[in-house]
Amino acid sequence: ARGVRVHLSDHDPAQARTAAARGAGTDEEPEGRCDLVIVAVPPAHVAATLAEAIGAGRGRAYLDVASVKGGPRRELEALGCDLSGYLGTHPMAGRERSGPLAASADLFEGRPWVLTPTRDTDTEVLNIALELVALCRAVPVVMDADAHDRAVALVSHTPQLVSSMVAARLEDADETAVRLCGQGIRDVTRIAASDPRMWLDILSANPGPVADVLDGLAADLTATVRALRALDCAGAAEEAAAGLESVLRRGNAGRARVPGKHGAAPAAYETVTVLIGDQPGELARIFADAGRAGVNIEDVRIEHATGQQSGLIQLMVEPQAAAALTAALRERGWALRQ
Ligand SMILES: NC(=O)c1ccc[n+]([C@@H]2O[C@H](COP(=O)([O-])OP(=O)(O)OC[C@H]3O[C@@H](n4cnc5c(N)ncnc54)[C@H](O)[C@@H]3O)[C@@H](O)[C@H]2O)c1
Ligand SMILES: O=C(O)C(=O)C[C@]1(C(=O)O)C=C[C@@H](O)C=C1
Repeated sequence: ARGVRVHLSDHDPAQARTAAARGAGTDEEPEGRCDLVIVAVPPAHVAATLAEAIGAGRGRAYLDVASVKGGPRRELEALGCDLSGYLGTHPMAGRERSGPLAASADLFEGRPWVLTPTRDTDTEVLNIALELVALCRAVPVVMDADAHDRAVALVSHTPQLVSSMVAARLEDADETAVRLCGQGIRDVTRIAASDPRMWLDILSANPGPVADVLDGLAADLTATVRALRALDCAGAAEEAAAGLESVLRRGNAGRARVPGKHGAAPAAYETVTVLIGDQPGELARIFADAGRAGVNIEDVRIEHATGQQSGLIQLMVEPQAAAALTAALRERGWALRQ
């Protein structure tokens, strides 16, 4: 969308093909060297993938977007790579769903994008990364790799574990209780739907800082359990209530420090819903038809109808593009739904 030619490569070619069909670039090999190689693979594969790309001289500059920064850099150093053309980065935006169907064009808008240059990083590489961040309308934040890892232990990795632990309580819960789930538990457990293998990789690359944050949380948990049990005890109830109130108030204070999304207000998209057959190539075909109509698909959701060979696909687009997309898809014979 910003006029940059993007070549997509994945060890599973179907992923690159789907991303290309959604308008993310082409899955054809580039002819020569690229200006910038971006490695977006699970953290455990980042160093090997970068080492291969650097060794083959695939680009003038290299960066990764892994959620941890210290480990991959140390692995690269151990592999003996020339790291002057490499910059470790981390866009602080993501989804609990994986793969190209979960991608959204405005994901990075207004979000911090951490860059971790060292004394050895070429200025040209840092400039290229800054240009990428600007093109994605994100906000660059320069940090040391280990400071980054301690920060994300607090604001990302521990929240993921806590969300998973709260959601885990529901696994064997009574159906009558689960039926009552409201917005509160939905908010707290959204990221519990994340890919466990990806998170095992992330946590394995940042164990110490996450354990440190969890130690503090465990102390609050222990004190809270004690306070709850003491609420019924004559003589201890007042102190217990004060302890409970204190943890809730500290929560208010912490929550008040969470910055809002900078920049643009959250995008409001219009949804075009289409019934698609459950057969290979249907998604690629619909994305190609949208592309031909000049419409950018901002987000996608798929509902599989149980027991049927079809599903509903929701295409989210800018409000002004919805009518054109509806007309183009209808003309090409797609079954549109309200
Ligand atoms: N999802 C998030 O919220 C988020 C946010 C910021 C950064 N990140 C980081 O981005 C990276 C990718 O995460 P994602 O959420 O896009 O995952 P994803 O599962 O959507 O995509 C990873 C892709 O890498 C491919 N892959 C795996 N090993 C490979 C290899 N050796 N060579 C080539 N391709 C390979 C997979 O087939 C898959 O298509 C991770 O390092 C993650 O830490 C994720
Ligand atoms: O919001 C989500 O779904 C995320 O997974 C986003 C989130 C985060 O914790 O903020 C998760 C991991 C990434 O490294 C960066 C962003």
